[in-house]
Amino acid sequence: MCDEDWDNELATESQPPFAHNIGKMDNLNKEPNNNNGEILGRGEDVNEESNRRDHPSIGGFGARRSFGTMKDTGETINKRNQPSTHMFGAGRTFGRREENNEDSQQRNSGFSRRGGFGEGNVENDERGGRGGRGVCGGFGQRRNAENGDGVQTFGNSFSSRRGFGHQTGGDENSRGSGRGGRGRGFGGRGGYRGGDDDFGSESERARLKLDEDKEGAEHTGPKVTYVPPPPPDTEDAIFAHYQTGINFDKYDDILVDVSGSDPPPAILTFEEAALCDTLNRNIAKAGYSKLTPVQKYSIPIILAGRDLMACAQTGSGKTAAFLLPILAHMMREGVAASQLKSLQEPEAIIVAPTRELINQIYLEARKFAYGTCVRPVVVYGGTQTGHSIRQILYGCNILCATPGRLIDVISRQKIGLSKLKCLVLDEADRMLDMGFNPQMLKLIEFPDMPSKEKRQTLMFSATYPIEVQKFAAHFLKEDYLFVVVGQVGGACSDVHQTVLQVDRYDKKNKLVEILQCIGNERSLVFVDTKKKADYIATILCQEHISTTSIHGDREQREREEALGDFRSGKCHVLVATNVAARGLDIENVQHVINHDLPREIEEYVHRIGRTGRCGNTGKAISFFDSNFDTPVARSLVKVLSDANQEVPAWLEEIAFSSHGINNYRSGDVFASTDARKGHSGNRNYNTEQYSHASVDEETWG
Ligand SMILES: Nc1ncnc2c1ncn2[C@@H]1O[C@H](COP(=O)(O)OP(=O)(O)OP(=O)(O)O)[C@@H](O)[C@H]1O
Repeated sequence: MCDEDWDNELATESQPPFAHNIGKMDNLNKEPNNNNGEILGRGEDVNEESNRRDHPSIGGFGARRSFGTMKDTGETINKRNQPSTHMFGAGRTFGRREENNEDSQQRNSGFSRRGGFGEGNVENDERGGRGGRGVCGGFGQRRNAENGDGVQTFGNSFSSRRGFGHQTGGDENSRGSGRGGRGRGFGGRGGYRGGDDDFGSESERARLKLDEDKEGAEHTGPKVTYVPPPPPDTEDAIFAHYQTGINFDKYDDILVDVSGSDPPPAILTFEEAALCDTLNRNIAKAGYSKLTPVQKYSIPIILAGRDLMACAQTGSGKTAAFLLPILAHMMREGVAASQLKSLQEPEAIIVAPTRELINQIYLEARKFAYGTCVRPVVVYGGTQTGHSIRQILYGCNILCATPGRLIDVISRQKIGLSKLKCLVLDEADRMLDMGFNPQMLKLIEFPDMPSKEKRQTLMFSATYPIEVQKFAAHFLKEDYLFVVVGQVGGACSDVHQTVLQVDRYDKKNKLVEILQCIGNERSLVFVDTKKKADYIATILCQEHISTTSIHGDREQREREEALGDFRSGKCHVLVATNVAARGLDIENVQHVINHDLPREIEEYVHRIGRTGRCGNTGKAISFFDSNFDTPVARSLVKVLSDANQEVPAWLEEIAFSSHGINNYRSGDVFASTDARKGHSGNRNYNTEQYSHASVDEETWG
């Protein structure tokens, strides 16, 4: 399985020979930061004001000049005001755009007014996909940079893998097909010029810029230019949260197993963790009053400096279980406050498999670090490398990254590992499966990466196939602790699961029927391929169900807009591939529908875990086509029955027929506990033997 982050990050982010243009733009992009770089000792309670300064990404991306402003015209489709729904009709991409209304100006404040949409009428543009549908993400024809006039000139179309007529989002550069003048390369989107007078000498800035130029010139290939908008930085936005559900207290009834030698005792309350005042305040503002089981056990283990592999059901608070003790350590030991340096040396690195997930983790880190001098930074694929580098160079105590971008910034010597104390693998089984293990191995083999004996390594997931557990030994100290809340790989018991036998040709109608019946409740529909995601989204839009889609062939801007529209309720249906299966914490997702079942039962567990989170209830409906899904039948029966769900007789029959049994991947899903206890035998494990891999069509990142 190839990793999309890698595809995009390492193949498409390198810069073309005309990188001097990029340098010019980058020169506009310096961030303000008033921090003078002093060390603030024991990291306690720096006031809010300075915290904001230390977080340029919190609303702080420069002094907000706009370049290449787009004019408003009657023909404009203002994407900012449009949910990323799938549009129909002529398949025309609309060009010029001006965001005159307050809302859109607000959203763009301090950020690019995005030029460069051009006026490409895709009907006349060879780069369009198959004729006439004008469908969102339509049918996946790639735009080809070579065909675009204006594109080569400015070097900025870059394999936008989009069908035509897609009305969602839009890469300012790749979309602006014909009229280079408006999108005018990088200037067209400009607008990050920071008021950088406050810190960093002219020569230091010049040196950093030269660094970027040089690095750019050393890489060839198309370049990703998307710069994600900074997240809202009001206290309300930072601490926005949803309510725990009626079953939150029932978490306490779940059995917890801790294996490994000499584990510290669990804590029962936040007070017992003896966190500093700022952290306690942030925890309260986040609406946390009670620990979840994974937090009760993991926090003291991490505070004691032990390595940990933790397994707990989806939506049960694993993110805070590692973030809080990491921050507590930093506050106790003191961290270096943000300082402009071309090489930053974070104390903690968190990796996660998808861009949206790592961004979410970053927002959680930002929330808990609020009011401290700890500066979390996020970098991920599909965004401009220069932007990632700038985020880093203004200070980085906790780096949240997707694997590809992480390796990239380390290789570019923007991130040094010598001060690294803690490495976290979220969705650890995914991070260690065949798709990512080369990158993870590369990460731990960087010369300045502290050995596993010298760093703390933490792994979190809801699923841990036994093979993955064994592979994890490469990363963990021998005496690591393994915490299992409930059963390894178990589905969240707050999700009501239904499996329907549906032939592939009937799936479409059944889906429409169900969604029409559901009405406006927020629903996540999983399909097995990227093209199908767009196809199904189109069908649903035709049925007047407001739908958007997320998958690996969409540009990052589109992915983020789709997610934003789903979160905000502009679209109440999101059609997704496995790229949205893990980790995403979206309020009030009431239904998950598996239009296509995944090949691996772990992905099923993660997918349905997008609903029923944090003690809330949810529903999952899965279409089972016996021509395709028989291999997963037995695992499915096991997951259903372990979660006390009804198992249809027909499914049981299929599962225990010879076909079902033959395809059952025994032993790797339902480890009831620690692989060190001898489950599936005690075979020695090495990388060559390792074969657990995702086989879904979607690539990651
Ligand atoms: N102690 C707590 N009290 C209240 N809410 C909490 C608590 N811990 C976590 N939450 C909230 O519960 C939700 C789910 O948490 P989180 O995303 O960390 O779950 P997870 O276990 O990592 O899920 P997944 O396996 O899907 O990644 C989040 O909105 C989070 O803010």
